[in-house]
Amino acid sequence: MKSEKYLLRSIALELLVRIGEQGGFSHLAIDQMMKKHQLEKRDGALLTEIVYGTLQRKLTIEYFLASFVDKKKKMNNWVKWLLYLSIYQMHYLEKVPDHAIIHESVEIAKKKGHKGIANFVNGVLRTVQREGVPDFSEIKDEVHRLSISTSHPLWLVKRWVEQYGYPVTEAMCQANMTHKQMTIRVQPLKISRDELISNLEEDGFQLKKSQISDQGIIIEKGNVLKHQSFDQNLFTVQDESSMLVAELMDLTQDMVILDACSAPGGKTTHIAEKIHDNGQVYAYDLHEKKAKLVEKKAEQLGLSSIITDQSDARNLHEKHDSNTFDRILIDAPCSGLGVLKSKPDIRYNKKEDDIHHLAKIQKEILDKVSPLLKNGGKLIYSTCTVDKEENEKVISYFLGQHPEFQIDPDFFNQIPALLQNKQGVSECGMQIFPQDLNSDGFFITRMIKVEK
Ligand SMILES: C[S@@+](CC[C@H](N)C(=O)[O-])C[C@H]1O[C@@H](n2cnc3c(N)ncnc32)[C@H](O)[C@@H]1O
Repeated sequence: MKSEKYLLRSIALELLVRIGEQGGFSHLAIDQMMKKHQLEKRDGALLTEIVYGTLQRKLTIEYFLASFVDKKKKMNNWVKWLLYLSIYQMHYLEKVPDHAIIHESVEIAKKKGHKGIANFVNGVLRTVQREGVPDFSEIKDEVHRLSISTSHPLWLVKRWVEQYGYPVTEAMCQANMTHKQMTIRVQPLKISRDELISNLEEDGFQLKKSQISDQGIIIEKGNVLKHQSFDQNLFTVQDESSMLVAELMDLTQDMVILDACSAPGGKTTHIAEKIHDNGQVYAYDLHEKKAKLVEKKAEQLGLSSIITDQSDARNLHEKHDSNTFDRILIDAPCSGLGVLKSKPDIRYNKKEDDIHHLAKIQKEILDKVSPLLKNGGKLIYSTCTVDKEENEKVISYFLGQHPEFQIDPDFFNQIPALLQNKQGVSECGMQIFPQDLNSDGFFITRMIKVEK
């Protein structure tokens, strides 16, 4: 009879092969698999750990494996992933003894393949067990070593070192290998932060107030998604860096605001909360389905100032006149290199060409949307990526093309104290690195339109 752990590893393998081919690591995919196979909660935690950890450390494990398997050896994709997930558990997880991992991996290989594959898997894993994995000090070049030891592609590490220098890059790569803290944003029109904190504390949660947003709460212990306040939509889950965007929009009630790339609506709803639901927030997204997500989120949080529709941001001049909005947010489509803690597979799927392509779209969106801002109005540009081509260079380009805009000098005074002296602050705005707050990497800037 097969053990529960055998089933768990088979499911982990199925997920890894799928994510390896198609990308898109998500807790949702793991939850669906858990439901399908009726797994218990503690098995779900181990499943997540194996899938997430193996993906996160893929390049490191590939490097380990290269010492034990001839480069020319042809392997089925699933055999490769089976070896990766086994080595991940043997090297990084202490809970399960090596012999049990090897035994079950060999069983899976037998069932999915044949005896020859099972013998091969057995041979490789027993050698790993006997000899241990190679040391990173064998890699002489420090950039290459950082790439392998923290499982980031070499092109990306080289690019970051060129842009930000080695120490910042090293801290960023290390930070990307840590677990992200969970943060939530209170819906202040329904409950105050203090009241929600005291309710949660009474139920055994450990929490801290965010210093980034007065609506933010850092969850140190406990699963808030299982708490009744989540079902009551008293809060929404949001990263602290992401919360900072609306915080830095200099919002007041009765404003007319455009959120040009809004789905799934984290920032749109935050904006509506900050203006006390008094005013109008026009929220668009390129994809109809995604625009509907914003509508749903607004409904859940009980916010009526949000008007959603589908549109390419570059065509919004067909729907709105020039000089219409007090504030415009462009939370641009980007390479997502700031969110590697929660989406470990992004780093392997993104290419440098994607960055060039995205920077072109970001510039087009800024060019086309900016005339819709009123004189004296403020234009906020943000991305969840760490790359100068999509951030500082996009802004320099835009300011060069649009002399009627300048960086809002007040922006820098409003940056929270925690981030004031960080390396990412430049004349173009603020790059938050993932190591700065234990949050996502983000770029945020604010420009003001002055009459010329
Ligand atoms: C970074 S996400 C926005 C996240 C959102 N602001 C939030 O806080 O939940 C970028 C969004 O831009 C949308 N998008 C991509 N290209 C677009 C375009 N040309 N016009 C409008 N939206 C676009 C994507 O579908 C995606 O939902």
